[in-house]
Amino acid sequence: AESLDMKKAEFTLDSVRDSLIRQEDTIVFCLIERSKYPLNSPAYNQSYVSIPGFSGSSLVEYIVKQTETLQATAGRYENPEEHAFFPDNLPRSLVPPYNYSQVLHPAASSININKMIWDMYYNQLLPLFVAEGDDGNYASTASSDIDCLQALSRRIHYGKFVAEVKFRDAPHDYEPAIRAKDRDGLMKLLTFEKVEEMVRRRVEKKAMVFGQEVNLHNDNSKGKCKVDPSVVSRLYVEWVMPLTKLVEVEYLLRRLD
Ligand SMILES: C=C(O[C@@H]1C=C(C(=O)O)C=C[C@H]1O)C(=O)O
Repeated sequence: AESLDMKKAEFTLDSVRDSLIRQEDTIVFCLIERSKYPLNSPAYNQSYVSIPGFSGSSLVEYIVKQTETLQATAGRYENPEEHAFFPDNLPRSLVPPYNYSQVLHPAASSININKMIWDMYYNQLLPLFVAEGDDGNYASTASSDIDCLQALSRRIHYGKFVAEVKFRDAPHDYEPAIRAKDRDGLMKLLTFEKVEEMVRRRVEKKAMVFGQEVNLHNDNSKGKCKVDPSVVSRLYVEWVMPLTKLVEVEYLLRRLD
């Protein structure tokens, strides 16, 4: 119980923001890894998969479903920070339970916007940062896609924790807007434009630093980045931050249930 209390004591807006900052590294590295491969469109085509017993629409979907099935048995989705892309009919965890600190309202578990994240990733983001072409690495490409999707999903759904900590810091500000189901009012209360601008500039810089060619001369800056920093900045401004805030609003609307 003591360590649980210690964990709770660390649950502050600063600790939540530190986690988001660390997750930026993960997201940028995942994008860099995915960009090693060209688009490899057969991985996304229904015509390419005719796997016995699988009725889904692509090799990527096949690999994601199989991966989630395996990870569900290993307990991954017992963690309130994790969300499956295909949560229906997942097998139960086969490992001993871990006592995750229950900081969220129970209604949190009903929020899963992975469908939106999936569509955004394939339809909007992917074409912006991978080269056209086909090199046959379909399974590796699909594995890289899952890594990106899981990192983005974890970051965006972390909005639940952000919202909880903001609510606890100012319940009297949030309660009237929650009772009135005032989405715009909640959005205004939880938005910090200065923080968002810092996030945008930082992820752009991380893409520049992590994606540079490393050599033993001093001309690192000349090389081209593995992932265009402006694409990472755009990813955050157009999708990651708005979707995180959508999760925040959805969570707050249920916070007094
Ligand atoms: C996550 C937060 O809430 C909002 C969402 C942000 C984001 O997704 O990065 C940044 C600032 C806020 O507008 C926060 O305040 O840190």
